[in-house]
Amino acid sequence: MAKRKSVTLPVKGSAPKAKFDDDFVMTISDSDDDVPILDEEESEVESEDEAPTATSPEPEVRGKKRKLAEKPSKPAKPANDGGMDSDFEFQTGDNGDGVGEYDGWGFEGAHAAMKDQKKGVDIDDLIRRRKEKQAAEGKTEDDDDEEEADDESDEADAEEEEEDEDEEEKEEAEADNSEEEEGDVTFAGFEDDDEDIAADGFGAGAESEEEEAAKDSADEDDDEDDEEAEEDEDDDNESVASEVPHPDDLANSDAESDEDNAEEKAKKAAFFAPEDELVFNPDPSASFQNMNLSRPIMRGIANVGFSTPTLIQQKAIPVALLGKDVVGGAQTGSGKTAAFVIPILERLLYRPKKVASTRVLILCPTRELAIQAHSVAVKLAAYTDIKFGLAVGGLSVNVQAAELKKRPDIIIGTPGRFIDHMRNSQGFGVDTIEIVVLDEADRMLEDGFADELNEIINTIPKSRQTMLFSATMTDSVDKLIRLSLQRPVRLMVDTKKTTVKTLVQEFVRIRPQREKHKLAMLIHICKELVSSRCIVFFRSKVFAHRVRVVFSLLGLKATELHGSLTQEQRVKAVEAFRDGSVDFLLATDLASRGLDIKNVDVVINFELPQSYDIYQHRIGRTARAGRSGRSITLATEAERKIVKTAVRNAQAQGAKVVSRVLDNDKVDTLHVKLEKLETEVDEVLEEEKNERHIQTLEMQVRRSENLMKHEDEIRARPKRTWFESQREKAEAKKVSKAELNGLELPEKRTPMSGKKRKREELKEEKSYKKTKADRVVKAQRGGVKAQAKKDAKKIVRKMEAKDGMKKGRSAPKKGGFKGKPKGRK
Ligand SMILES: Nc1ncnc2c1ncn2[C@@H]1O[C@H](COP(=O)(O)OP(=O)(O)OP(=O)(O)O)[C@@H](O)[C@H]1O
Repeated sequence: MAKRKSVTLPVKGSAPKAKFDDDFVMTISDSDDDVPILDEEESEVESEDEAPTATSPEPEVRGKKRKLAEKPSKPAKPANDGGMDSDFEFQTGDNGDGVGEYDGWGFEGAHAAMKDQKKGVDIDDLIRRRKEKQAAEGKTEDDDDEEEADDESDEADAEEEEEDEDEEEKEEAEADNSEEEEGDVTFAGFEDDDEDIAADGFGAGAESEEEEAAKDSADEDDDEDDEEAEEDEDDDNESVASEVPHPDDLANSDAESDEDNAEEKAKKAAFFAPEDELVFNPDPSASFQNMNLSRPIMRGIANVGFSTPTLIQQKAIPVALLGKDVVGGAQTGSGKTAAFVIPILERLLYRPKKVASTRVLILCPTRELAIQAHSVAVKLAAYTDIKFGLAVGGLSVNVQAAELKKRPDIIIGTPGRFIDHMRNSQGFGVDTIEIVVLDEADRMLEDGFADELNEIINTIPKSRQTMLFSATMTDSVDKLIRLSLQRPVRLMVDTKKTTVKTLVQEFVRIRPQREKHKLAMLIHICKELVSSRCIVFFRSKVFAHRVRVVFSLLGLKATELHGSLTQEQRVKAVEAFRDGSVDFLLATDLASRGLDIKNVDVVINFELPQSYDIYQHRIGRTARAGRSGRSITLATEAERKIVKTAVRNAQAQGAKVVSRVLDNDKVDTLHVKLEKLETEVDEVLEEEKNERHIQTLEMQVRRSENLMKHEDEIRARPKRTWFESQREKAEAKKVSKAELNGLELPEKRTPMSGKKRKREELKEEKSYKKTKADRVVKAQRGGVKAQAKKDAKKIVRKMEAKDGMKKGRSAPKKGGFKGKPKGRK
């Protein structure tokens, strides 16, 4: 294992900063081998002559990219604090390979491990089939209107029927608590109110009398809301809809003071590398060329169209090249990924190559982020022989295990799956890891990830380089201490809770009595103000899914991204949004961090998140890499605090904040339309639920057959072990959600002893409820194969019959996710 020692930088030419020369921390064992450059024929680039090198800084400019390159670029002004200069321009350009500005990161890396994964139900397809069926049955929209008219005249009957059904559902729900699928749907209500949305911005002026009156009437709904908040705590929600102040907000209080007290200052002085060494003067003429990067890396940088390093890259690359630990913070979209990938690649060029070994681990909090970082790194390393592996949950373990067995140089993954491989994948070891990066490190340092992170950190070698990056990076010593950092270098660029200047933040103030019109407001915005390239954030995945059905029924091209989807659906959703085949991505906070999708014009917050930090990450999905963008936030009175913080911070840096007023008449018309659509949404959700059941059964049958076929081989495999019991895992998940949503954290768990864990595992095994498919397997094992197949077919037939019955019902059971949607009277 490599030891930390002072040697000279193992790159071509001189070290980037003389003062660090004697301070190089060696972690990657260097080699005398020549730096390999991939054969041009192997690379994606057609002509070597046109490829830029470290010595060809002025690439040929072509086509539409000429405009970009011709635009006179202002040199970045030096700023004393090293903060993001407001005039800093990202420069991208044709790199001479004809590649030009890079078009965005694909998710190709995930495809290999996506085969044989659970498919999930395609909502658009389901709605298309419904429409075709309706057309075949001669049912038109006019018929629907007639039906609606009939419905209205039969309102009393219907209401009675609904009540009966609700009772029925309530009983069902009580009977089966394990299947909590209650939606926290706040569909439009019937309240009549004429009040206009205020034109004034948030925080301006005292509440009017009307507002006070409205508040009183809103209070009547409180009991109902409390009930709903409790229901939200089921596993179906990544987040909750209750308005609870986030601990961060409480801690920061109104003054939002970042100033440390004396004790914290002293701690930081002892913990971080001395500040005076780190005085950083952004260099207006900074370029990748004078960072002494090797030719293959320069070609990789050109390959993705970067021509000037961003400020965080200017700061981080030289320091990271020295092998130092780094705690880095810079605004969303400011190029942090390349800030750690580039120096890692450069250092890896000089690794010994005789024996393949994994030297770098990059951990991300979400699967999508890991897949994206993988894609960025692979593209930057296009002209090197550096190999990559993915260790990401939701994708095929076996495909990944085969990849990791080859000991790729860099593994990029999520903590849970990485631990799984660490424990269970044969031929894969972590004792050669020399560099660890935590992307979105503040999130990774939260309690929800604590056990997983400890497990990893305690298993990999202590002597390593550790780098932490986030737009909302903490420099709290207490939080960082457990990572055993070695005098880390703190590199912060514009970390004073600012968002980028090119982002216009709009707020739509929603008065209490208009809150039930929120969905109509969203649809109005999406139909009239934003036509495409828009991400809408929700707190609840159940609601995000319901809105997805509404969008589809209204002909708005949308897809969704949240934790209830299969990984294949998640990857496809991002790809569909990325390639423009859908206009709207309806997401939970799963998508709030790190996702880098080119040309996202607008981010809409259907609700505000619980902390200003998460708000920053969410709106940071637009206005990236120097582009402009807009966020539109539907904000209720209860969410005033974050709005105030956002306005104050934006104004402090001269960014634009706008109060948007919506056309009430249009919103009201839409609200009525949405009311009428509600039954159909319920029907679609019910059909989807049935299809999902059938899919699950089919999958179980397939699994049983597979088990039968390969029983000997499967039995011969070593049993997989887990570092957490299911109960511990569920608890960690709860904590993680609470942190994301600002709930009070459950009490800290004490780790289980080995014996206790064994007992837990045994209990879990015993309490495992046998499924119908298990019985099928048992029957098969007993040698009654034919009977088993019959049973399996019977199950599927039964499900189909049930499905058919439900489809044929005139008034289906409401609520695909069980229970009465909110707002229905
Ligand atoms: N030097 C550069 N020149 C031009 N574009 C760049 C440069 N560095 C990065 N970019 C582009 O900037 C965008 C944002 O980069 P990246 O995703 O690394 O940002 P980030 O700081 O990690 O953001 P977040 O905090 O949201 O995760 C990417 O599309 C990337 O291609």
